[in-house]
Amino acid sequence: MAVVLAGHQYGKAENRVVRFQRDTPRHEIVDLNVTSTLRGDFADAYLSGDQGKVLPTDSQKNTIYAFAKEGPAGQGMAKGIVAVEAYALDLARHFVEETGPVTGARIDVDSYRWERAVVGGRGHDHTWVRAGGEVRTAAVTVSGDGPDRQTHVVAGLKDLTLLKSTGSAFEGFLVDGYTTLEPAQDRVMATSLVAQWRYDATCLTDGFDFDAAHDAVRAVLVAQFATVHSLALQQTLWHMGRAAVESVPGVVEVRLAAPNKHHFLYDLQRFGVENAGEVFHADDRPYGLIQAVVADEDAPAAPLAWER
Ligand SMILES: O=c1[nH]c(=O)c2[nH]c(=O)[nH]c2[nH]1
Repeated sequence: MAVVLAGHQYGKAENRVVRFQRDTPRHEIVDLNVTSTLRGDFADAYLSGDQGKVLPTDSQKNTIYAFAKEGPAGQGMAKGIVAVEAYALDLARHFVEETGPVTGARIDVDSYRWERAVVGGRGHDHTWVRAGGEVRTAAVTVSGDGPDRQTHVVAGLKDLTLLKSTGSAFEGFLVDGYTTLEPAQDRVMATSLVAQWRYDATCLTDGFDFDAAHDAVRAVLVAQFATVHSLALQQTLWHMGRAAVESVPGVVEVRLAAPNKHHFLYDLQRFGVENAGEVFHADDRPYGLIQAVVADEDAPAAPLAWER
C-alpha cells in the first residue's frame, strides 16, 4: 500500500477585524470575520517538516489587519474597507502575487451589521446596536499566473430569515406507505436563507459597486419570496435564483440553500376552539433542506469559485 498526501491547503481562520473610520465626528464601523486559505506546493511542510515555503498563518493575520487600514502596499484606502468583496480581492491578489510559493488564495469574509443607536430621534455618531441575524458573505478566489489567472468573486448572505403567512401551498406530492403529510393549500412558509451568487469578469473592473449589487440581489430575492405564489419551496427558490440572474447585471450563478422552517397548525379542535390558520407550532428540527443552483447557461462554469 502506498499512502500519499492527497491534498492540502492552509491559512488563518476567523480573524475578527473591526475597522472604524474616524476622520469626522460621525464614525463608521465595519465588522468582519476573515479567513485566508493559501494553496500551492507546501507538501514539504507536511512530509518532511521543512517550512521554507510556508508563509506563517501569523503573517497572513497581520496582512489581513494591515489591509483593513491601508489597502495593498500602503496604497491608502481613504474610505477604509470600501466593499468586502474589494477588500477580499486585494488580499487574495496580494498573497498570490507577492508570495512566491502561493499559487492560489481564497479569502472568505463574513460581515456583521451594526445599526446606529437612535438617541433623541437621530442615529448616534459613534454608538451602534448590533443588528442580529443576517450576515453578508464574500468568497474571493485568485489562482494562477498570466493567461492561467482565474479570479472569482462570490458574494452572498446567510441567516436571512423570511416568513410569509399565506401565499404558499404544498399539494400533489408523491404518496407512499409512510406518507402522513396532509396536502396544504394555504400554509406558513419560512426559511433562513443562505444565498451565494457569482459575478462574472465584467465586475472585476475598478469601481464596480459591489455594495449596490449586493443590495439589488437581496431585494430581488426578498421580493420573489414575497410575491411568487409558492407551490413548494423548490419552486420559490427557482424564481428567486432566476430573477437574480436575469435582473442584476454581472450575476451569472446563484446558489441557494433554504431550510424549510416548518410551522404546524396547532390542533385546538381538541378544546372545541376553531383555528383558522392563526395559531402554529414553530418547529426547529428536523427541517426540510431545499437547495438549488441557478445559472446563466451561456456563462462558463467556474468550479474553482466554489471550492472551499
Ligand atoms: O416546500 C416543500 N417542499 C418539500 O419537498 C416538502 N416536503 C415536505 O414534507 N414539505 C415540503 N415543502
